[in-house]
Amino acid sequence: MARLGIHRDFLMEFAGLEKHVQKRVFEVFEKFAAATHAGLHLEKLTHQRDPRLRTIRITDFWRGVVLKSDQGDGYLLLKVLPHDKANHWAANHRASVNAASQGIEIRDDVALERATTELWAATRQDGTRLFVESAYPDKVLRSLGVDAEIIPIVRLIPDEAHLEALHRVLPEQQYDVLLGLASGMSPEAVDREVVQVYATASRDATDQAADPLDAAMTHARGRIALVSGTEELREILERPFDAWRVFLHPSQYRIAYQESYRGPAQVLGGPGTGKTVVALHRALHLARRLPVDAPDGCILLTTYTRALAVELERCLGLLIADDRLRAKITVINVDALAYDVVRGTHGGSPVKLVTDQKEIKARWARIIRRLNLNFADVFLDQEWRHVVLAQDLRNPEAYLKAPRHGRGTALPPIQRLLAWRAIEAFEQQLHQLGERTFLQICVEATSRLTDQAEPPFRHVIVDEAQDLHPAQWRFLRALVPEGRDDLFIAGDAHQRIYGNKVSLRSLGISITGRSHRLRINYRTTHEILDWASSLLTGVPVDSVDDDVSLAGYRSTLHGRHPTLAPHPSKAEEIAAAVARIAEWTASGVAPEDIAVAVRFIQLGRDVATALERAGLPTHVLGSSAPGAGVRIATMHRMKGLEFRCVAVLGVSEGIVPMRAAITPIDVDPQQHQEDIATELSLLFVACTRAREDLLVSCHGTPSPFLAPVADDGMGAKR
Ligand SMILES: Nc1ncnc2c1ncn2[C@@H]1O[C@H](COP(=O)(O)OP(=O)(O)OP(=O)(O)O)[C@@H](O)[C@H]1O
Repeated sequence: MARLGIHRDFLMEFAGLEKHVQKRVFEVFEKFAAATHAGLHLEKLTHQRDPRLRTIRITDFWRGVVLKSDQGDGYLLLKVLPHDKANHWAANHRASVNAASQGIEIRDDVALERATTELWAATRQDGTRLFVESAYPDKVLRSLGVDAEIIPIVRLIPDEAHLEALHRVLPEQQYDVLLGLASGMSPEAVDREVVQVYATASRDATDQAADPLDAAMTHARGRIALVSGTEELREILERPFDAWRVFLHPSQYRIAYQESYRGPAQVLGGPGTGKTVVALHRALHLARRLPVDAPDGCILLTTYTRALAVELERCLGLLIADDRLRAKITVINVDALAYDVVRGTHGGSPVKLVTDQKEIKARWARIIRRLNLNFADVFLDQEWRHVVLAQDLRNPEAYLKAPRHGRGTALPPIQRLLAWRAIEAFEQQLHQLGERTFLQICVEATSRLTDQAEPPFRHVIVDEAQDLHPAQWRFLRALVPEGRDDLFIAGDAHQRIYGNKVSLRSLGISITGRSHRLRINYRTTHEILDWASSLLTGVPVDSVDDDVSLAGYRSTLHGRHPTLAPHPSKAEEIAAAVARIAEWTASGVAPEDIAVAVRFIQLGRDVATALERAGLPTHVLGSSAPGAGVRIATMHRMKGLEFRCVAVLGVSEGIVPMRAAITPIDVDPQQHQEDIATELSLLFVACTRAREDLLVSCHGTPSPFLAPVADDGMGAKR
């Protein structure tokens, strides 16, 4: 049987084809996956750089480009293009094997020649060079897989902007190596983080191929998927938009499919770098490794909110076709699972919950009045959640001794005892009413689990981990026995939007030596990522457990620069947003691929009314069963989602940051700062949901958060 590889670019082009052409593509290439002598219909060109590149007729208009190995029966599907373009592409390109990773690389010789001429012209007067020989000798570049033909071009590159411009022209891995060096990584670090990642990801592939190109196909993980038969081919081609199922970047693959971790492991990374994708693949890997007698549901895939759990469940369904494997994985958000545990211990009867933050604050206020105390309601509520529940303090002695990390107001012993009286009164009141908050549910569920002989899960995978509270972490810890592959954690501290700061180490979860970072953004264009990142510039951000900066994240996609639009009034802002959304739909973007993000849902409802009036259907997320139309959601609700175009509206002073969400500075200066940082992260999260185009607007005085990007659309920087 033929060895068949599908290149990622092939799938991307296939995704854009009309249904009947897609069907023809499948019929044509089905033969390669099923038959011997499949190459009979391949055509050679008369003048071409690489005689192994052939074309094949799909329809009168479309042709495929296939790389055929010399000796073996291996085929690599590279492109589907209109007739002339396919011939042109096949004539100009060439396949080679990377000397460092042994993976296949496809290069455009003609474009490389053109780029060399242009670089010569651009750099003639100016002697600046990014890669001078004294700093990067040929030997070093060659050891990293930059080959003899590319090195002379590399020597001409004056700066990072020119390097980025060569992104589409340079062989992919060589580009990654150069980008790593340009961003300040040492050659050793590039070798470790780029070259070895490409190389080791494929070392485990069974590689008995006779032909060097056949072998190189197995060494190009992330760009080439090997298909073992017609069914697998159909499976990939049926869902071309979900490339993440098949084309994991080597750095993602290495983390997701590491055979086993000795203890808790973590994947970090900026927005859109594929943390969720890695978490999903890890779940698949762990399910495959379970012993045959493992019970169904023994792997937990969990996250912060119910909506995110629904999305994880949907994606898991796309990734795992085998029902038997799929059944091994339970998907549920942390609070809902804790609730189920507690409810189970109450003989299955419902447990009364208090979730309304306004009601909670009002209760604190009443207790303060009753006990005649001098605390603010918000202060006591935070003290209870961030100190007492966070450390599971159960008596005044423990509270008196407890550290109060993250709290900005000193509390002498007398004051602590008074605070404790209020906390006790608050808890008593909840108890008398038979009510609990979700955090209390987590505390109670943890106690129930520690009483049980055996934890309920074998592996726990956590997505959006940055938002979890210590009480939720303790619950997660109790769900799985300590040991190999117990916890797998995905998160990004820049996207913390619920104000929970946690030191995993202090909770007995040590990820030392098992923390990995992803750096390539697959969702957002370079322009959007840069713009959104500059909102955060200057704000210190801690990671889930250690320090990180935003530097080093990058996107390979390019597009329109985000628009920042200030308006005199709310009505004008809404009218302008409706006009932009109409432009998006007129250019072919489906309404479901457009989202409007707002801090308060009321503004969202106003926008929805205006859109409906303009004939554009809308759907407020979370309001009812998913329907057609432009998605309208709060910024919180946007977490974990993505859309082709996003409009973030109402980014005005007093709204973003939301005044009511900020602890007054005199109540707690540290908490005040943290609340502001959380609100900024929220804006960052909303902006980074956009794949192709982003509009950010405001009315009245712009939000102070927009100051770093104000030059873009609001005249002078404030
Ligand atoms: N290897 C890949 N190939 C193609 N697409 C990918 C790949 N990895 C991730 N993606 C796509 O990139 C987008 C972002 O992925 P994902 O949601 O996993 O990122 P994330 O790091 O969890 O993002 P965030 O933290 O912003 O929620 C998704 O559309 C996903 O399908």
